[in-house]
Amino acid sequence: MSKIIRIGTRDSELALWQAHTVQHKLEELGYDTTLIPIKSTGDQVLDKPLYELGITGIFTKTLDVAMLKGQIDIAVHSMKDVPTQLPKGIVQVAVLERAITNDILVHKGADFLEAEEPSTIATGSLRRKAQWLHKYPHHQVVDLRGNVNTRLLKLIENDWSGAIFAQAGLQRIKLLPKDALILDWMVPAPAQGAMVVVAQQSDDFSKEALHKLNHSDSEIATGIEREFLRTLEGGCTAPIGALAQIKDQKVYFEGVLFSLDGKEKIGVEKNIPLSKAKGFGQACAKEVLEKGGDKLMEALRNENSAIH
Ligand SMILES: NCc1[nH]cc(CCC(=O)O)c1CC(=O)O
Repeated sequence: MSKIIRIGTRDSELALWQAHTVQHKLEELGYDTTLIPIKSTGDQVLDKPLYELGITGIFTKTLDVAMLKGQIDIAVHSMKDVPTQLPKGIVQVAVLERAITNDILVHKGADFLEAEEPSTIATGSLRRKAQWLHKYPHHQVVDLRGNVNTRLLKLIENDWSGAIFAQAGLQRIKLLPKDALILDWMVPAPAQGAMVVVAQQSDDFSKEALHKLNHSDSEIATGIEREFLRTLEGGCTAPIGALAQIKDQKVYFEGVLFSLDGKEKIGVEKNIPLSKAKGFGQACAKEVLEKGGDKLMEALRNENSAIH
């Protein structure tokens, strides 16, 4: 019996590139597929309130709803945008081999980094803002929202010195400027640079197809980072960075938690044999909580509820 796998995706250039990549891989394996781009705005009516289903991620919600309504079979996401708790009935099936994980600065001349005068950097990410201010306390960070293309345009239109992006995202849509500066000191978002494919728990056909796309080391590394995030109860907008790297049967982990102004930093750096990786993300998070991270998280939750 042949069945067409309907691949749901957001309709930004980056999301479409990612969905096409999954589509090609499935077609190479002999599966028939079709791409269903879905606008991530607009209200969708369900018989149950969204919070009852555990749907929270602003980027992933629309696709979750489409899947639960039976309009798509699988969905492709940037893994860092996916809440650590998936909605009921939806499961993670494949993590593709991860791309480069780091953040980069797109700038208009990097001399300002050495200068003592204040400069302005743009980012919509609290994690990037806190880490930037930690390193450059005399700079100012302004908010920047929108998809990658929109953010690059806004950088050109404004007199900011630079804006921060995930290198993987810019590379995928071939918009990475040659002179962009790699921020090797900045700890990336949990699962940055990784793509994940989800399906319905009950959909054995799609799950079997997707299992073949899973890259084990990438699944383990992103799993540790997301477990670290989940244990801190950080959600996708907290100033939390985490990176697990697997080399020679060992996992090297770095996790950080910052205050919003970047002044406070609580970090952990550890390694462990790959065979003992289970529970490692949680153990690292507990260490951060014990070092004062619990108080910092509480302060963040209070500040955040004041903002929203
Ligand atoms: N939050 C938006 C987002 N989600 C995934 C990526 C890039 C690709 C990736 O990190 O996997 C981006 C853009 C960015 O952070 O600059």
